[in-house]
Amino acid sequence: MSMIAAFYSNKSLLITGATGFLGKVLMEKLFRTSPHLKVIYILVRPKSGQTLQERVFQILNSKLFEKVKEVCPNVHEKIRPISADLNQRDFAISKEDMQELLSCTNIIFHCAATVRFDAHLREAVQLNVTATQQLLLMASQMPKLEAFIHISTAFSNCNLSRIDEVIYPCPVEPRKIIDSMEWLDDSIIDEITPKLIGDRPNTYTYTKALGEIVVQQESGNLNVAIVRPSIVGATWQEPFPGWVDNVNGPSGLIIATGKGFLRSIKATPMAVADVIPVDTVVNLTIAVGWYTAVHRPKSTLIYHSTSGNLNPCNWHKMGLHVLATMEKIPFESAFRRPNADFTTNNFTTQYWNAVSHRAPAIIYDFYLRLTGRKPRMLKLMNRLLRTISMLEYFINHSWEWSTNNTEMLLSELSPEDQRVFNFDVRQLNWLEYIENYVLGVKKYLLKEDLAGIPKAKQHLKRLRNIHYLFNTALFLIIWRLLIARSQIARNIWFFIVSFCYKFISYFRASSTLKI
Ligand SMILES: CCCCCCCCCCCCCCCCCCCCCCCC(=O)SCCNC(=O)CCNC(=O)[C@H](O)C(C)(C)COP(=O)(O)OP(=O)(O)OC[C@H]1O[C@@H](n2cnc3c(N)ncnc32)[C@H](O)[C@@H]1OP(=O)(O)O
Ligand SMILES: NC(=O)C1=CN([C@@H]2O[C@H](COP(=O)(O)OP(=O)(O)OC[C@H]3O[C@@H](n4cnc5c(N)ncnc54)[C@H](OP(=O)(O)O)[C@@H]3O)[C@@H](O)[C@H]2O)C=CC1
Repeated sequence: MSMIAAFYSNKSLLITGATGFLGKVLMEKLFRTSPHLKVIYILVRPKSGQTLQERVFQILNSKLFEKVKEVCPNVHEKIRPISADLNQRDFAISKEDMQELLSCTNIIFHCAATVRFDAHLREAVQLNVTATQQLLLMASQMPKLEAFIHISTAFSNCNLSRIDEVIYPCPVEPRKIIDSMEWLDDSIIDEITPKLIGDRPNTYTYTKALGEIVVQQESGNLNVAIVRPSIVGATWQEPFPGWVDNVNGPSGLIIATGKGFLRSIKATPMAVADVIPVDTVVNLTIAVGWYTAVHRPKSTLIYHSTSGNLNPCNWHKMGLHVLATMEKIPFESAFRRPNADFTTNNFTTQYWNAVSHRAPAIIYDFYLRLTGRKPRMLKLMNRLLRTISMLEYFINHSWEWSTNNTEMLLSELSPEDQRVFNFDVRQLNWLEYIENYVLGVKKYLLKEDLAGIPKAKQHLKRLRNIHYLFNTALFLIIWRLLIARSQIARNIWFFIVSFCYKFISYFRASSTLKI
């Protein structure tokens, strides 16, 4: 029997960000392995015209939860959505709900965050720092609370190249930042943002670092731990391989590559691609919840959920695996054939952006105009290139993360827990993982049917022929223009033609002799 699963039985858990990518997989695993847990409170905001109940219904009826419903048929009774907005004072939670949360919660998993790289500093501070501070305040009023687990990111200190499982200070105290956001207006915040984030690439990583300091400073007597995942990817094993439901991180790039929009990217091929499967992060998080509650470590422990130092894979290898899979399992209606060229400097990047991305988009838009349709490809391409430019930082740097606490925790687990809550990334086979990832993107994100693969292959063949035809035509046109204007080109042309003529005549003559 799994000790960890038994620990969660009869417990009341509170999860923020449960409707997000990581939160859903966390809930799924908790229900599947501990069907006797009492309740999971989730803080949810009504969104896109959906009520809380409709949002929960949608999650429970998704493919991700199919196995849970077999093990825990009354799962819908065990999820208690609480209307909350983490951007509001007291999270805009009703008095009755707050009372219930304060008196019943045993474990908190704080996953909610804004993960946008372009978030305005005020918005990022509000959700990633102030809301964390408020949640800790709430937690301090919970008499039954056993552990508070905060999800951060391995990139919160991406300004360093070697990162240990410790909290690093920031020049300006988080409390001062929180205060200043109350009275500074947007234009001043815009001006000071570059100075505050310093050598970090965006407000996201900066505010996640501040959030960690808040956890350390304001946790009082609580049992607190921080999990720091790197680039979270599709599921590796559970509940089934390849599940993913948003375009963040690698998933969007896989789509852009498979559909033939993105054919080259500025990347350091030998840099480590620190992708970590979402189920590995979730297994570690659940184990951390158990360990923190039961062993009550004296200080706040940080756990890195990364792959680079135990089972490294670089971008070059990842790109090859992705392309090889796309040969076997192509995406439907691709714009161009998938390709993955890595450029290493700004000049070649700009060149390929013009030749390989914008020029085909302009030609396609011209074709759309000719056929009476609205041009849209260049606009789409420009948006994609803007997105890529924001991700580039992470594909052009390498980091070394120590994983002592994560390895220590693995060694503390019973063999059964190591199996049920496997977070040993050394067992990951990258080729197999990426194959399932690409397949998962096709099935769960693009909602493409596997029956369409032969047609997709046919379409790629057609694109290849168009490519060859286009290149040949372009070559002939350029050559014709050159011949018309340059004596040297004419001389070369006559030399080639007479050479070919002599070559053919020689073979004709020698074959006649043999007869
Ligand atoms: C040719 C070379 C091919 C390369 C090799 C082959 C493939 C290799 C596969 C593996 C590649 C893996 C690359 C990984 C790159 C590493 C990046 C991630 C680094 C994360 C580090 C930190 C981790 C964390 O802690 S946080 C979680 C990660 N957070 C995010 O990823 C959020 C990033 N996104 C944003 O902040 C926004 O989306 C933004 C600002 C980029 C764009 O915002 P905007 O308001 O303009 O619009 P959106 O509506 O959000 O999206 C616009 C448009 O872009 C598409 N899109 C969004 N995200 C991605 C993406 N990651 N890749 C590609 N496309 C993306 C989105 O679908 C929209 O498309 P439309 O058609 O315009 O609707
Ligand atoms: N994905 C990744 O690559 C990585 C993620 N992480 C960390 O993991 C955690 C989860 O990330 P991930 O699941 O990918 O992110 P998602 O963007 O998928 O999920 C974010 C969650 O936060 C919720 N949320 C956002 N704003 C509010 C608000 N004002 N009130 C209530 N809830 C809100 C969202 O709710 P709603 O559905 O209503 O929008 C959603 O449930 C984050 O802390 C992130 O920093 C760390 C490293 C990498």
